[in-house]
Amino acid sequence: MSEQELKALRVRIDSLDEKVLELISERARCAQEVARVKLASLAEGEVPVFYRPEREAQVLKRVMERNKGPLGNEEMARLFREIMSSCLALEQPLKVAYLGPEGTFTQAAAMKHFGHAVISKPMAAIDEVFREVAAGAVNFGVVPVENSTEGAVNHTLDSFLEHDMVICGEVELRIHHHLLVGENTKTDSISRIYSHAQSLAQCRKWLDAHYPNVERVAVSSNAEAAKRVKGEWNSAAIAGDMAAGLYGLTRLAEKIEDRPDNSTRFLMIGNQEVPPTGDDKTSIIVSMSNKPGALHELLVPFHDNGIDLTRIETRPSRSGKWTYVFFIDFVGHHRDPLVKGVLEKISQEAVALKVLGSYPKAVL
Ligand SMILES: C=C(O[C@@H]1C=C(C(=O)O)C=C[C@H]1O)C(=O)O
Repeated sequence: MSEQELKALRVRIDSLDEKVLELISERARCAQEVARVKLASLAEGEVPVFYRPEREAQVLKRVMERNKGPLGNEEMARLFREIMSSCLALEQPLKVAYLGPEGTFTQAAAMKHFGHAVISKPMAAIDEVFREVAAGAVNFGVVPVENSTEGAVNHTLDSFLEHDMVICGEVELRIHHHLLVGENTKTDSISRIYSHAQSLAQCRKWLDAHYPNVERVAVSSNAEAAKRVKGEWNSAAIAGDMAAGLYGLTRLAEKIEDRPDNSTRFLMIGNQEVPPTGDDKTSIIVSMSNKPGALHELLVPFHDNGIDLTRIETRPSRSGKWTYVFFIDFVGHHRDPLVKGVLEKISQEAVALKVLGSYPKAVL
């Protein structure tokens, strides 16, 4: 390509950037107008709701449907995710608590869902994320709920039994683990590998094959593992890209998770009910009396109405020995007439039924 051609293309890019800049600014001014209208239409004593997850899901879906390339749908939606995040911050900067410290996959999930224009607050434990939301110190919390290799995150499920929370969104993240070492690590004398218990389990086969005799130490998070390794010469950590970058560690081995499709699903928790988008999921907790056929009775109404269950998990109820609660996710919104009917039917048979929330299916 000649210098001349290159120059002409750059002139074209500069002029396109000016248009993109003006259009983004116009969009941001529109969002400010939306905020003005929302405030003006408030009833006496009503609190304004600036963040609308159902609307954001629709915006992203539209972008993906209309995208003609060459950028892929996910890439284009990611760019619009950030534009929306900045526009919303003009209306109201969202405060989001997540399972920290900085550099965890939960932080990556929070950024994927809310974009980077939020004020994020790392918490030391899942239960603290719940408490921070309950106390009103933040607008939303982000917690892991299940992993495709290792199953349920029990701390999260148990926290739902203790706190009244509304689930207002979900996000899925592909989880790649690396074996990370610090500047001072003697790589031939590693005697300890730190990581979160879930991550150690997700890399069990790889560890058995490569470091069979090295001690595996479970710590509170992958980022915490990375932080410890920085100051030690005989240890390594299993963590992801964010933690590696944050703590300046290098990758001794990449993508060491046993399953290449290893993914984690995260939930956004808050106090805000989300209206239907037409493509939603609902999460409920149900406890049934301890009698034969109870689980069958619980599942029949879903089957009879053709409602798709996406997950069912059992946990001890914590209110009696050998009594259980079921965590169920299914497709649909609790305001859909069909779903309403199913929930009514279940509540007639159940000891207790709690709708944790209906929320748009993950778009990204
Ligand atoms: C602009 C609005 O407020 C927020 C910002 C949005 C955006 O930038 O597109 C979408 C939904 C809201 O979270 C709105 O409610 O439409």
